[in-house]
Amino acid sequence: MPSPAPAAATGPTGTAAPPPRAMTIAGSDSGGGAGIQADLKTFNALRVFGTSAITALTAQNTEGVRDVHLVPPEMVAAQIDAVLDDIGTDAAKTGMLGTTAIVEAVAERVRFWRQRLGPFPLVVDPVMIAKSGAPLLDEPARAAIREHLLPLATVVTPNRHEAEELTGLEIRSLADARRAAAALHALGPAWVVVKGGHVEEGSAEAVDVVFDGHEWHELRAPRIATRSTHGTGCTFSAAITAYLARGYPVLAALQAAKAYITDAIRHAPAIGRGHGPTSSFYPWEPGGAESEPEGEPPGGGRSVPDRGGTARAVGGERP
Ligand SMILES: Nc1ncnc2c1ncn2[C@@H]1O[C@H](COP(=O)(O)OP(=O)(O)O)[C@@H](O)[C@H]1O
Ligand SMILES: Cc1ncc(COP(=O)(O)O)c(N)n1
Repeated sequence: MPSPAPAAATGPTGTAAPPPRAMTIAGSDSGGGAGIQADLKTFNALRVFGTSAITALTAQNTEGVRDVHLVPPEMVAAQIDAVLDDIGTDAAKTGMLGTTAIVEAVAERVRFWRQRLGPFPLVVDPVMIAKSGAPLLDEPARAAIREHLLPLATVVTPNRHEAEELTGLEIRSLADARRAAAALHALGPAWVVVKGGHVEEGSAEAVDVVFDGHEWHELRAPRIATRSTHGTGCTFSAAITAYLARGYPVLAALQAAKAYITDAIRHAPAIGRGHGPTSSFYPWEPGGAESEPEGEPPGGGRSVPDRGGTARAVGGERP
């Protein structure tokens, strides 16, 4: 039998329809529960093709961070360029960035590639400290996130501590979280989500406060009593990014991501001696697809102009 003709030397090599694409710019967690690893697993579970630019290696497990090795900013930029030049992306997210130089390099490349490719959505998860207590962003880089990255963000997803650091406000209640969300919105992101994992921790629900500059929303879900919360913020922001890549309007992406993270926490596997990871793959477990809406996303899917269309939906770079 003649062997099949070799693939052409140029052009796409696959034959299946291209899936939505999402890129994560974040640190590696050797323990697999947070960072790049959590992001790529989440993209995969939500049927989005994931790409990555690694900002740092961490020697980490469920008990803590043992060591951090930062990637030179030029190498972070080179990874972003290599991916976006060839593969492109339908959405991107940032996680652990480490230093001012890396924050600045990422912001510069996002601005550059948005001009080339069109204004793809960017989710900024302003990671500062690991749950285990290790710093993942140095002190001066907090100002760089405020100055350079927040103005580019379609969605910013600080937890309680990060929202306090970025605004200087103390957050003890949902009312405080709302005040912080308004202050963060003034720094430039189109949408702000102040996550409630660490707000009113004794309450029956984990409530995230959402503000788009005009309207207030809340993402509510039962609070699950568990130690398996390593990487919840990474998984949540990756799910938002995946749903944005699939064309969901922002609020629908936030709601779908909240359902996903809640189920991922609920189905967490027993792994490690410390704060264990969540389950990114529960949609594939028997009966596990309950929070994964099937069919066309709300608003009509990838063709909706909302995906990259309006400044408010995509965010950042105000005139
Ligand atoms: N114990 C929990 N039960 C249910 N949802 C939770 C729990 N802890 C956190 N969440 C949710 O997980 C998401 C990530 O929040 P959070 O843990 O505050 O982020 P981070 O990992 O950045 O500290 C949010 O939607 C939050 O409400
Ligand atoms: C590489 C990397 N990125 C992000 C986090 C935050 O996750 P968590 O707050 O759950 O420790 C982490 N621990 N490691």
